[in-house]
Amino acid sequence: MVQSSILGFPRMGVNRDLKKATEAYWAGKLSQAELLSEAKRLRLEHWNIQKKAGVDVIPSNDFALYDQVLHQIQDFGAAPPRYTQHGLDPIDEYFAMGRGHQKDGIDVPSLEMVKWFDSNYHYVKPTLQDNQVFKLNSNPKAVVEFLEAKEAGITTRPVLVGPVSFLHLGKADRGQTVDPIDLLEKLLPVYEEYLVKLKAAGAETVQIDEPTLVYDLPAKTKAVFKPTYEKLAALGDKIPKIVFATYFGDIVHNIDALPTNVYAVHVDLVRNPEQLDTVIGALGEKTVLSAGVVDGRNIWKTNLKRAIETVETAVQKLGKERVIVATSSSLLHTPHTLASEKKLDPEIADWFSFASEKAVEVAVIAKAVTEGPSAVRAELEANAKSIQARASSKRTNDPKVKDRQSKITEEMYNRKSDFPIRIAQQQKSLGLPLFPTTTIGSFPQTKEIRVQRNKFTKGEITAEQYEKFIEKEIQDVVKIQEELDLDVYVHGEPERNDMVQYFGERLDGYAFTTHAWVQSYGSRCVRPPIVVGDISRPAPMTVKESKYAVSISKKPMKGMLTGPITCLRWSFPRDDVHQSVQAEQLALALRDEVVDLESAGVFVIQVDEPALREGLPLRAGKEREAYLDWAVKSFRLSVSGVKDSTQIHSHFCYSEFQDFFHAIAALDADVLSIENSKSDAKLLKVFVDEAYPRHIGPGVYDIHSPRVPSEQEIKDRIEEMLAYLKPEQLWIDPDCGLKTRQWAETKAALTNMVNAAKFYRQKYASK
Ligand SMILES: CN1c2c(nc(N)[nH]c2=O)NC[C@@H]1CNc1ccc(C(=O)N[C@@H](CCC(=O)N[C@@H](CCC(=O)N[C@@H](CCC(=O)O)C(=O)O)C(=O)O)C(=O)O)cc1
Ligand SMILES: N[C@@H](CCS)C(=O)O
Ligand SMILES: [Zn+2]
Repeated sequence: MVQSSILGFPRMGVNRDLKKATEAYWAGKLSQAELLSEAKRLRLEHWNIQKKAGVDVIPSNDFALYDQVLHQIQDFGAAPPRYTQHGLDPIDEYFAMGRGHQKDGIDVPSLEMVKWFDSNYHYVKPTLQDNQVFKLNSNPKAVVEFLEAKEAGITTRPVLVGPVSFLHLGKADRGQTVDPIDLLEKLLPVYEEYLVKLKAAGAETVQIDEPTLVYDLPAKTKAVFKPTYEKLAALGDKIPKIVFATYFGDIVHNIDALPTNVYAVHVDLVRNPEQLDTVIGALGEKTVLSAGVVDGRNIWKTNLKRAIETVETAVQKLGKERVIVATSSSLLHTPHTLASEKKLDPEIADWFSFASEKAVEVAVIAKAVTEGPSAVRAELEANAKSIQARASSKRTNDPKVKDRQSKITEEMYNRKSDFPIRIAQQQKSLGLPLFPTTTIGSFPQTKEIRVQRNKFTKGEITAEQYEKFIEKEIQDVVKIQEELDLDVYVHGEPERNDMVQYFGERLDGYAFTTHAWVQSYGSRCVRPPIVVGDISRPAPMTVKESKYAVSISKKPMKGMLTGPITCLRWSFPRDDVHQSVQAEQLALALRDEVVDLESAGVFVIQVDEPALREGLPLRAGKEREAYLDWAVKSFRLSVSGVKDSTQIHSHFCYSEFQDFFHAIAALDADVLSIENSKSDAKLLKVFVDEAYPRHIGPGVYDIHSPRVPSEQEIKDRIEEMLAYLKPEQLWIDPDCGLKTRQWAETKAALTNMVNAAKFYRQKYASK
């Protein structure tokens, strides 16, 4: 029989219950016991959804209170000493690593958090010491959760991030020099002990995620896969059978590193169906293939006929007992259930499948292959009808958009003059001081803002009342920026629910949801809008608020837009049209918005592109260059309609540009604001090496944590930056928007930031 399986399920719950519980715990409104009991309730609910859907292999330990990698850091005794030295309760120590801790005389920032491969999910980076010691927690999480499921009558397959990926995705702590992969010898005994415990608890199989195998790996890292899994295999029946899982790419280039002595190998056949033959050819004699045919990264209904054909190809070669039907990756990246969407147009809703519906899909595919299509005839017929309806729908096609795309000219990609001419004009008209201070756009999205927006959405207040409320919010943030003495103001983005969803809701060609939340990091979620057809802008989207903000400000006010690549990457894109086409449509819509902002008197405009890097194909080569080509062109198309004197900013929440610096330079933005508060200032060296002439604001403090940085800390950071950047190039700003922060900490942090900037302004003025 062909089994069905899921690699991981979203953990927030149908109503973002986990978010609510963790935030209440942090606010002291929920006890730890209540938090843990809510987490347990959610796990049980999610296992039951999968069981009811008919899934044979259900994962456990895919749940996390904040992040699954962070749980493993703690389970392996790999929390850096600055967290363990305070004797915090384990759960609080865990959250301290995730989000920092500034309470009861303890002041420790969070660990670095970065994107999980090319997704919009963030994981906490294992941060390792030269003399790192690993020690397994006496009650490791995967064992606890396996037993919890067992007690509820559900046999699960625990999930662990594998040893090679855990180390490869980690880094040496500040001041340490260890290459994480060199710690493998020390780490492996902990995995062995963990697996023995899982087997003792009754786990027959375990899913070990080694997604780093899809990357281009250093030879040293690639070489350790086989010996690592040989060592584990040598434990024989003492440990569960290993499902070695890869996803988000193909493993053909690393096929010689694929272990042959594991029970099963999982591959992503949604992204890379062409790898099937090579992978089958490289499997061990008895190894099972876990065929990832249901997309874990998007929300389109699976084409069941096509998925069944793929699985049958594998069955023909391996036999039914050696094939498992699976999701391509964890379903963490998809919303909980389509059933919550009461407002979607039924025609469009019929094209979608969220996590709970995907659970049914894997079960149906497995049944079709095991028992033959007639066993699921009704499901297959309904599916074929939906797929056909979407393919032939008029709603996906807009000739006016296509016509405009065909008329794009070369000059539409270029600003009128080069940077030296532009910056001279901008300096003249904006009159900014040395080390200008600014923020990245959003100010705290307070409970009051969310409540008012919710009332407006439900029709409990009128558009006029909501508009007045937003104007008052803008007035308040302008006043606060005056008091803080910032140099370039922002309007604070109070009218926006999210920097992508807000635009999706205002563009034709998009559908948007009411409950389709996806975890982004920790307790934070996003509701990606869905690109269903050709995109265009029916009306200005941000001009009213920016124009109002300009009218009440004595200093330059930045207009704030989300760039075409970020709009695309943080939406669920279409899968029937190349992403470059969708990005170009977005760029044209944004181009009109940029020009309209300028006409409304907004002469500093920031077009955020934080997702540019995340969209990079995971491996270097032709595909990456092709992506960068259309991504850069989309950005340039969106901003190049303005005069030289209008200053274009862009923002990225990271600072690792080494592998695609040419693209960052090619954006030709006048000012870049980037993350640099948690990464090493050495990363700025690339701007020196490449003689980058334009302006840069490397974020001087971390906005993901409620912790307030001291003035001295910020000065130290600026000093480090000045080793790489010229004073006349340097802007002073936080490393991202402030929407997740409270006002008290925001004002305190910005006061320290402005003072630090003034210190350097004075110092350099006298030079
Ligand atoms: C910059 N980042 C972003 C990413 N992706 C995006 N799509 N957007 C981003 O900003 N990726 C990388 C990073 C990740 N960072 C973040 C930062 C912050 C959040 C966040 O704050 N998310 C919010 C939800 C935002 C939102 O859509 N809010 C809506 C709905 C608010 C709500 O919950 N309303 C209540 C009713 C009101 C009440 O009583 O409180 C309800 O619906 O029940 C809005 O403001 O209208 C979060 O809370 O998680 C995400 C990623
Ligand atoms: N302008 C946005 C950028 C976040 S990446 C903000 O400030 O929230
Ligand atoms: Zn950002």
